[in-house]
Parts: sequence; structure tokens; C-alpha cells
Amino acid sequence: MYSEDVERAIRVALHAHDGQTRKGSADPYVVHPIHIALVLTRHGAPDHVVQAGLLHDVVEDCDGWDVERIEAEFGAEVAEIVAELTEDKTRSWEERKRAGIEKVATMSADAATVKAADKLHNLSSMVRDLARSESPDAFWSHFNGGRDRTLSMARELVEALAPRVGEDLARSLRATVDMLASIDRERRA
Ligand SMILES: Nc1nc2c(ncn2[C@@H]2O[C@H](COP(=O)(O)OP(=O)(O)O)[C@@H](OP(=O)(O)OP(=O)(O)O)[C@H]2O)c(=O)[nH]1
Repeated sequence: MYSEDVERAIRVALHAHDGQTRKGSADPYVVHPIHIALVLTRHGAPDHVVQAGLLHDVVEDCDGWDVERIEAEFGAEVAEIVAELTEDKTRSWEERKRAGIEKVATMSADAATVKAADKLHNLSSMVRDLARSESPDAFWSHFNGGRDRTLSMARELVEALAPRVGEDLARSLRATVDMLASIDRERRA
């Protein structure tokens, strides 16, 4: 079904992330929020959750965007979800990721669903990028936590998210983190 608000959020994501690329490949960054929107739509999420998925990184990563602007342009429901998912970039990697895991138990169900779609796309693109990379070390060097911490934090986050989301999403998250660990072992063998 056509939604003018979702289309507006796609347009904002395209403009706000213009010029940014992903870490593990040369893909434009906006591939990530668009893929999240597809996962959310496939799981039957309502429009305001899809909009939050499209906009979830703009406050953290894009000049000129804050939660107040999201609220003014997309409403309080969308802004609240984006606020719940925005990390405090002044803290260390370890602190940000740990806080993110701890927050999952008490965040809204909508925010947990967006976080699960976010993690599912990040893990899936890591599986693809690690499989294609020249060496596992070159791949892991893009990630601030390095291999061991990134993998163990990913597992903890997936286990925190699993009871908060539908069975399908939980199963996909667990299968994808397992696949990432197993491709890493194969590539290093
Ligand atoms: N997997 C992956 N991530 C990329 C890529 N490009 C950018 N990112 C972003 O970078 C973060 C992971 O990189 P890290 O080095 O571990 O963390 P940091 O940027 O927050 O310091 C992810 O956010 P995050 O908040 O850590 O998300 P998550 O922990 O919920 O997955 C993700 O959205 C990419 O090609 N692959």
C-alpha cells in the first residue's frame, strides 16, 4: 500500500546519508536503512515503525538532524523510536554497545523490532562482506571493536533481542550470527 509518509522518510534518508558509504563495502550507506524498511515491511510493521527504521541513523550520523526535527517532520511516535535507538557517540565503543544491549529489555516493542531489523541487516552484510574480503583481518579492521569483541557483543545483542521480537526475526538473527562466526572460522583455517 502506498504511504506518502514512508516515501518522505525514504527521501530524507537518501539526502541525509548522501556521500556516506558502508564500512565493509563501497555500498552507499542508504542501502542499510532501505533494507531495514524492507525487513520491517515483510514482518508486517506499521508505517510509523518503517519510517523510524528508515530514519534510525540520521540523528547519530547526519548533520542537521536531531530528535526535535524528526518529531516536527514525522511526529512523536517516530521520533520516540529514533531517540530510543540513538547511541551517545561521546562514549567508548564498549560502553555504547553494552548500553545498547542493556536497553533492549526495557525499550518499546517497536524500538526492539527496529533494532532487530537493524542488527539482522548488519549481520547479513557482514556475512557477505567477510566471505568476499581479501583477508579476515582486513575485514575486521573496519570495526572499532575488532573481531572478538564484535562477535561476542553481537551474540549478546541477539540473545537480548530474541525474546522481544517475533519468532521469525529471532530465528533469523541467531542463524545469521552463527553463520558469521562459522565463516570467520573457515576463512581463518
Ligand atoms: N555490520 C556493518 N555495520 C556497518 C557497516 N557500515 C557501517 N556500519 C555501522 O557501523 C556499526 C558497526 O561498526 P562498529 O565499528 O562496531 O561500531 P561504531 O561504528 O558504532 O563504533 C553498526 O552500527 P551499530 O550501532 O553497531 O549497529 P549494531 O551493533 O546494532 O549492528 C553499523 O550500522 C557495514 O558495512 N557493516
